[in-house]
Amino acid sequence: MRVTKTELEGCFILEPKVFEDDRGYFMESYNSEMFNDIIGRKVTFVQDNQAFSTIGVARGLHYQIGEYAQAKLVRVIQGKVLDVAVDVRKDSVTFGKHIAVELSAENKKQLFVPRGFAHGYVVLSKTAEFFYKCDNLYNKNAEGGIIYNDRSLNIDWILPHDDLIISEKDLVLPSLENASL
Ligand SMILES: Cc1cn([C@H]2C[C@H](O)[C@@H](COP(=O)(O)OP(=O)(O)O[C@H]3O[C@H](C)C(=O)[C@H](O)[C@H]3O)O2)c(=O)[nH]c1=O
Repeated sequence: MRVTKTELEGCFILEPKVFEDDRGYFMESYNSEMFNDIIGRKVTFVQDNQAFSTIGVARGLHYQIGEYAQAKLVRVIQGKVLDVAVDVRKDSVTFGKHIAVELSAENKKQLFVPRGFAHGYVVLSKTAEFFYKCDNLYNKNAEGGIIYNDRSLNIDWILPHDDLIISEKDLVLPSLENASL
């Protein structure tokens, strides 16, 4: 497993060891002992999510508030996305900063997004299957979000703005300044 620390405390890029042979490949996409060693604490994932999207779909930026906050281990099973994690931990020295990383079936990269981050992604391939583990259950009443084109975040979503496909719900999300964190 190759581990890359990012400039956002607790947010890591993981690249599992891939065993290739003439049949194809095998990898352990998640191993709790190895993962907890990397993160430096016990993380218990309780919910797996999977989403299919077509090119240009941008989901996010989402988080769950307070005790319902979710850490996420995200990866792409088919296609390619630009994945974005924004530090919205009020006491963080990198508050409002983000990282953006290309996750794809090809590069098999994973991103660990800690609790206290807003998360989103845009699909860069014709289609993409997005899979992620969460360490807290979904709670509709605890959903929070930040508008994808918040000027203070200045996220480059790669695709032209007019090519983005965004849900009605996400189009009315608040700016970071006005978000309930
Ligand atoms: C997230 C979630 C949603 N739902 C239901 C609620 C809606 O009826 C439907 C679609 O939900 P939504 O439009 O919020 O799905 P996304 O836009 O992909 O939301 C996700 O987008 C970004 C990228 C994230 O990181 C979050 O995990 C999550 O907010 O699934 C559930 O039943 N359970 C869940 O855990």
